[in-house]
Amino acid sequence: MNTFGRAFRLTTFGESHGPAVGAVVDGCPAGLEICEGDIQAELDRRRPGQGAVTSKRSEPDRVEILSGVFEGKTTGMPVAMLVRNVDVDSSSYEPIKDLLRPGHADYGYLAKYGFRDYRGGGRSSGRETVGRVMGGAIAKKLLSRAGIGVYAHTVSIHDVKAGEVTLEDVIKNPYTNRVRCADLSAVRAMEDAIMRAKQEGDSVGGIVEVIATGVPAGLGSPVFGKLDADLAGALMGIGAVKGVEIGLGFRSAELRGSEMNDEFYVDGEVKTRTNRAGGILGGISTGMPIVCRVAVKPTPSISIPQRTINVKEMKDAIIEVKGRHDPSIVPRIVPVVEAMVALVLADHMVLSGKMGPRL
Ligand SMILES: Cc1cc2nc3c(=O)[nH]c(=O)nc-3n(C[C@H](O)[C@H](O)[C@H](O)COP(=O)(O)O)c2cc1C
Ligand SMILES: C=C(O[C@@H]1CC(C(=O)O)=C[C@@H](OP(=O)(O)O)[C@H]1O)C(=O)O
Repeated sequence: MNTFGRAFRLTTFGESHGPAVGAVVDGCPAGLEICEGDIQAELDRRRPGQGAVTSKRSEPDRVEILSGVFEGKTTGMPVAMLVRNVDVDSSSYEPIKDLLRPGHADYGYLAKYGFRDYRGGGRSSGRETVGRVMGGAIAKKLLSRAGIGVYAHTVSIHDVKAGEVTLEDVIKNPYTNRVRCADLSAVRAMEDAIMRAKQEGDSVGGIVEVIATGVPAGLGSPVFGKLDADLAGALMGIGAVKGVEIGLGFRSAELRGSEMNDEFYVDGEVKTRTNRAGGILGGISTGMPIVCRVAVKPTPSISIPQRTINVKEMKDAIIEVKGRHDPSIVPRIVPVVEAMVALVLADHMVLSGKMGPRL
């Protein structure tokens, strides 16, 4: 499946080592002011080649809007966006084209399709997230019209944990450092953890949290199409995400009901005194901030020798993955996590009729 969403739909296309990657957004209401600069700002947060903690591949990721925008506003027609790949180098993939990279998508693709684009992982490359971020940029702009904001930040990298941060810290600080951590005192230790792994030819993972503010109560469905189920699917659908929790998530299993339930009160509107549920009950938003966390695994492509197989000769082999890889996917994934949450919320806003065919 290359299409996501039911009412606000995103289709992405393109391979990491092909000529371009792109996206088509269908179902965006007409009249939304949007320009290439809005999309570029989000792409600039995602692109590789920004310092030692990310892949050295140097992509400017310049967006061209091809359709669906006229005189600075969406027309209600499909918005097609293109980014050309300019720093493609497949040389490090040639020697391993018949070897399966442990932890990457190589074997799954081969088992399903019978052959695969071995150059940079093709569609399984993290580069595919360019399309998600372009779609997410439009979703974010649409949501801002309804007073909804989406903010992600790094909670931990490997064994280095950020301290407690406030929502204001997250809104203010997430992009002032390369690891995108709102606890600025933890940034150096997080970068060091990534650099230590990189120097040893290894990689590290971590946890990213995303918060959506201003989401009205009543988004989502009670049985199928639950908002929490859609968010979990969207976040789990990002490469390298191995766990998703909403509110206290897995930590809720250790609590009693009295420790988990959020008590209600009235403050002009219905609110809860705590937000352990993460802003969703019964599949429907409560009006409290929506809070999700994702567990990001360590980057699979590492240069430490590993045992694998040569699928052409069907015999054992040793692989050392060279090339330009992220020593940690965590700093790269923060804008992608925001994009996926924005896409789900925009989809539900349009689905629920809170946003019509025109603004
Ligand atoms: C933004 C982003 C950047 C990534 N960078 C790399 C990378 O440099 N090298 C790598 O091996 N995997 C990288 N990945 C992870 C792989 O794409 C992913 O692990 C692979 O597709 C297998 O999917 P799975 O881990 O979800 O099973 C990245 C993922 C994302 C989302
Ligand atoms: C190019 C990007 O990230 C890439 C994600 C990736 C992977 O295997 O997922 C492998 C590396 O690239 P290549 O395909 O050239 O080996 C990363 O640089 C990007 O995010 O724009």
